[in-house]
Amino acid sequence: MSTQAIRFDYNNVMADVIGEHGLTEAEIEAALPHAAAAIEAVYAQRAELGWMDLPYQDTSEIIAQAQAVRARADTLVVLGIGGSALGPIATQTALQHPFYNNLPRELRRGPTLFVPDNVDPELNAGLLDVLDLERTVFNVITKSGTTAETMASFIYFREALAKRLGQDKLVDHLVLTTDPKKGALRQIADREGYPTLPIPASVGGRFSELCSVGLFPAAVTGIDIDELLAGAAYADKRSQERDPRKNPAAMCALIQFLLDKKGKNMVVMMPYAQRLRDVADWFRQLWAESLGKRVDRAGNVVNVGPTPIKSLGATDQHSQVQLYAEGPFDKLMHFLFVDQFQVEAPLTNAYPDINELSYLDGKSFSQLLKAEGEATQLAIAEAGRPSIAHHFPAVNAFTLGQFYYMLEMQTAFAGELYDINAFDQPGVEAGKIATYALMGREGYDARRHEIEQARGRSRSEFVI
Ligand SMILES: O=P(O)(O)OC[C@H]1O[C@H](O)[C@H](O)[C@@H](O)[C@@H]1O
Repeated sequence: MSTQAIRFDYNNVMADVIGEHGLTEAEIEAALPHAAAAIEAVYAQRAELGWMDLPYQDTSEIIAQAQAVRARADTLVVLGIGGSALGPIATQTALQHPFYNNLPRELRRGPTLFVPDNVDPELNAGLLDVLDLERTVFNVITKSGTTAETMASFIYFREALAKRLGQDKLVDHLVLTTDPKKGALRQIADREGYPTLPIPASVGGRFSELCSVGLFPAAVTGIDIDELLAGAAYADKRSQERDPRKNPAAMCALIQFLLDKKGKNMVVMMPYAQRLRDVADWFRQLWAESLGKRVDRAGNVVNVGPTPIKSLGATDQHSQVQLYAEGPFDKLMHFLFVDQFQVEAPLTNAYPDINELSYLDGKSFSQLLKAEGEATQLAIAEAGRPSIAHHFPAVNAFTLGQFYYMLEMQTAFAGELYDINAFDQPGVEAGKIATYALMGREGYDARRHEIEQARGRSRSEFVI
């Protein structure tokens, strides 16, 4: 066992600790064969699941391109959405200074990083206001190479670059990360000669953080990407254990599956560390798109899927915890705890004469945050609500890579337990098609007509 291993404990899901809303030892025991079968089923598909091999990739091309960008840019802007933005954001938040972009250059490990992650006009026009385009590189990331939001962003910023610097300079300011063969962005890259990085064909968007999608922006900003992969490789080894009791990802998947069957169909991820805030956001996509499905593998309508919710300790103690402690018994919580923060931030003995404050004397932010996390988990357990605790020895590239991979494996195992395809997302297509119709894309006229007619029938609205 590595000293960098994340420890997860599920004491507080057990019925003998939290009462009737927990799981009994017998319930877990009875489900172990199902979990063992899920493990086998995932490994039987390993050849098609390219993300499972990412810990072992050769990173030299990514590092070489990152070095080249570091030499010519003060700012990197990532243009992507969904799986092409959430991972880069989560890694940056986890591993960099909390005010990274505001640090003086000599204290930063690399260029500043912006990931606008939306097509809001004010956001993107506003970003242009603060960029020095001469010293900015845009990394356009899209697996499909056609996503409307990303391609619109590419067109917008490419035009700004061309106007400001001239067409012939574009190749120095764009790096395109996309499918090696398919998609509009690949076609553009080939035609206009931009540097590119491949997203392997067998790596889907929400499982792409550990390929060029997440590794390139991380390497540009000075993160040790080989260490991220070393952590993921460690989690891979742990996930290969065929006995579910020895396999953290499988056990975690099983507990969530069993609790879902008992009505705990919401999963709250609540890190007690600012660094892990956006990991909860990344996890939301992973869990939601993978497990939220209409049909099972045999085509039966099942409409399954636990709802992932992101939360943050201690911040959301003052906004959400009332609901988690006393609302419906429909949630399982994941607490993410950190043993060792990079700084402690001590408090002085400022008001020894004021009774209500003297308990803070000589303590630190780190002590307060840890105490609040432990206290919240305890209070939630005493209110009869299940929770899992994930203890990070520290937040670093190794533990982050380990956690990403563990959650990906957990998701794959859960897909088998639910007997659904965890790797497609047919439910987002309808919205895309309607967007194309509304935007006047060729071939979508009939759909546009239907939408316009439906608008005409709208009755349930009024002006406040
Ligand atoms: O990387 P892209 O192909 O641009 O995809 C971006 C996102 O698009 C869709 O919304 C999919 O449901 C997501 O899984 C994906 O991450």
